[in-house]
Amino acid sequence: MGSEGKTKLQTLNFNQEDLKPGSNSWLFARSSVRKALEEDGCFMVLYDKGCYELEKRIFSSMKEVFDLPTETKMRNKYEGMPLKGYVGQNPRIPLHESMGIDDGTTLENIQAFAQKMWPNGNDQFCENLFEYVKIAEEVDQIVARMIFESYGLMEEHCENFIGSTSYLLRLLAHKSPSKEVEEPQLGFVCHTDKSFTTILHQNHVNGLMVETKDGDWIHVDFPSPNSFVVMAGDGLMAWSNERIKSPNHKVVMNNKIKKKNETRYSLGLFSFYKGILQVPEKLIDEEHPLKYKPFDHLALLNFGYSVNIKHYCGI
Ligand SMILES: O=C(O)CCC(=O)C(=O)O
Ligand SMILES: [Fe+2]
Repeated sequence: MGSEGKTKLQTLNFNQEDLKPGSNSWLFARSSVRKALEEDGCFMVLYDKGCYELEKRIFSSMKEVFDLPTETKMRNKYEGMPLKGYVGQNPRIPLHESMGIDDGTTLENIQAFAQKMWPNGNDQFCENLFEYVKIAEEVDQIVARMIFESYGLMEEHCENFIGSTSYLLRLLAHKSPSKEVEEPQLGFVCHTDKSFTTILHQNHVNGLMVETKDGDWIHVDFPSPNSFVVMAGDGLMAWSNERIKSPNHKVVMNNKIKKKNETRYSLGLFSFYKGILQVPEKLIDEEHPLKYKPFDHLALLNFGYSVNIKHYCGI
């Protein structure tokens, strides 16, 4: 802690038109990705692809779905996938609501979700969500390629990884505390993600806080509609043999600053490797002795937030 502690996430720019593998801007961004992940486990990325134009549509769709009656939202059931079911009306985190879409980067699964919410479907919702999720998936895959390359891993290794990735899309809403409440209120409990990486995006209402290695808490400000947070999950922490740590984070809603009753809508795209993840040989050396046994990444989801990945597959 202390005055010299970090107050901002590192911001990287993926907007250059020439961000093609092998170009100078790619190599520069690649080393920045590795550095930011090793230092903070998290960074902000600016990625232009259509987001300005999409922004209004995506968050009007988010409002539309969360404005549905609770019974309707509860039709999105857990079905064995812990991040999928509807969460809401929980007295411990009364401001929080969320629901997930398994394999949420496919139009088919987005449509199946919409069918549950609106029996006659909702084409506009599906179009907006699908357009958004493809952009987030692109960001995730650029990051994955950069991580693999920056550790000197062969392209086949990375392509195999990306080909076996499954994405869980989670839609979240955090209400603002009522006007009488002066103190900031917990929107979502402190945790680390179980994913390999998570891509987060939100509307203009801030609330995300990320803990640094020094124990400082950063209030994350998403500066523009084209900003995304990239966060390392426990899967990446174990796979990288702890070169990268998954940071603690939480959502805290505060009325004091804006005094407006605005809901914070956010979208989390969580990547999971469908299979056994193991630390690549290249990432094991004297300085970094093997810390994790090979593990079934998706099965990690069956453990609650209270279970540390070390208990699951730590050595
Ligand atoms: O709403 C957010 O920005 C963060 C949500 C989150 O941390 C999660 O769903 O794991
Ligand atoms: Fe999270």
